[in-house]
Amino acid sequence: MAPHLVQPGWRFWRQAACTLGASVQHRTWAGTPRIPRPGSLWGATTTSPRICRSGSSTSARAPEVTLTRERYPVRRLPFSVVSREDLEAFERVVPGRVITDPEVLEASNVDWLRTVRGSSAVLLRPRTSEEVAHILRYCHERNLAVNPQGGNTGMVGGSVPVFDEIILSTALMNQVISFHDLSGTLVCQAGCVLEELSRHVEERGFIMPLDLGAKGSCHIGGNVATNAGGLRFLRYGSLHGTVLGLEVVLADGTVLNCLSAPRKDNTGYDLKQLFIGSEGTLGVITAVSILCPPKPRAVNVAFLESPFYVLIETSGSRAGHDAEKLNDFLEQVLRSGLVTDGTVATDHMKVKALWALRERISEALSRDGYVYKYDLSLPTERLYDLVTDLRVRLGPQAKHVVGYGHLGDGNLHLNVTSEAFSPSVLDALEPYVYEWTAGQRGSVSAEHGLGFRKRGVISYSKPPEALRLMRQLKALLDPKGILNPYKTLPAQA
Ligand SMILES: O=C(O)CC[C@@H](O)C(=O)O
Ligand SMILES: [Zn+2]
Repeated sequence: MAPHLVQPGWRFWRQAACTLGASVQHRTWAGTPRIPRPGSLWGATTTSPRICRSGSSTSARAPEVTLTRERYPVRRLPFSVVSREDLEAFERVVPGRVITDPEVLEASNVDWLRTVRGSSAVLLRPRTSEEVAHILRYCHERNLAVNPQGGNTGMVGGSVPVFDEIILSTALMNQVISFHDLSGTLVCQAGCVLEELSRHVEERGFIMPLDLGAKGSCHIGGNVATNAGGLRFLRYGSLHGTVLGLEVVLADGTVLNCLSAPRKDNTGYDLKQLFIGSEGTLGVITAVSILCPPKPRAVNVAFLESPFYVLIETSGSRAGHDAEKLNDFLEQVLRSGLVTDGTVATDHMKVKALWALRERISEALSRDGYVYKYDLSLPTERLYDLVTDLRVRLGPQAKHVVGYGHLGDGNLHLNVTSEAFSPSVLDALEPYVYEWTAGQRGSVSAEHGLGFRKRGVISYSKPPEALRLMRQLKALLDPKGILNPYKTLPAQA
């Protein structure tokens, strides 16, 4: 039964918390959001979604994913093709960790959304940055293209090959190097899974500065390489602020060790920033030093209802004080009529259950068939206009047009679903969505990066001068273009 508020008061809201899950699944988010408060905003689909785990999916019943080179107009660049001698050379560098088994490779060639598919014939699993350096030095000399891969949970086809690039997996680079329990500085290898790092630092009284729905699979190196935003962005800021140092292996095998970074370091250009968000096109991140905030002693999650659903998390150090402030806010929004119903949770399991509903929207939508995904920064007051506009524009062509995201960050996740990929739905969406966003001076990729699928739209958000400088940087750091080719920057004519 859905919780109903007959009178304001957070005690009542707390009691209602456990009934919430059932109450949200059959509502549609519609109208303009009216609560410009910190937190994450989301809309439920009109169907009851079944949930699967994130990460690579290789369901036996799932239809074959079309090869990227067949679906998209993309030409293979003149890289060498992996030979028997190359495999033997790799075997000497990472013995027993050169994978050529087609079944194992299948999961690494396809993105978890099952929208793009490469045809790599080899996957390498180094354990150390020295091994990565050896591999890259060799590939650089041989002109072999390399696709760095973390947890393969990206949204824009950046983590899988387009053609036959060698997949360089960070899966075995999963060691915590150190944790300083006074400063909260964590140093770890790039392949550590975010959820495991969270557990590690929480046991020591800290939390990771980022949290994502894909935390059970994504690697910290991939998070940094894509400058992942996620659910704590509003509170703790971007990885450009929380990453203190990086170790990166450059395309020619040079190891750039900028890992041991003190909190303040103003010596020259801040090189690590170049690699944060570069999607593996400028270097392979092999280790990360990151600042973890102290674990908050009091966490409250409020979930307010209809016609929009808003999840607000507060975290602080004094439970009584925080509850009082939240209660004041809730009374105010109820009195003003902005909010009609809701619930508050403080219990850890209930907090987790509420967040799980928000975190799993993406996976739930993928059950519809094909999902056209847009990750837009827009002025908060216009955040939902595009959703209502597209419902009219697409009509019955779309199964669902859903808007959710991170309201406090001005970040809309616009997801349009159809039974299967349809060029006519795509034509109705693009370039319309990008032009609309550029018209608002927004960003066509707020937090997911450009990868393969969005690289052609960078110009909607960046001027030609910026793009030229990016190309120059790429040429400087990776003159042969072997690192994650066909990603981030548009193809050159
Ligand atoms: O699937 C999406 O479009 C968004 C995924 C993720 O960034 C989220 O906020 O849930
Ligand atoms: Zn998001």
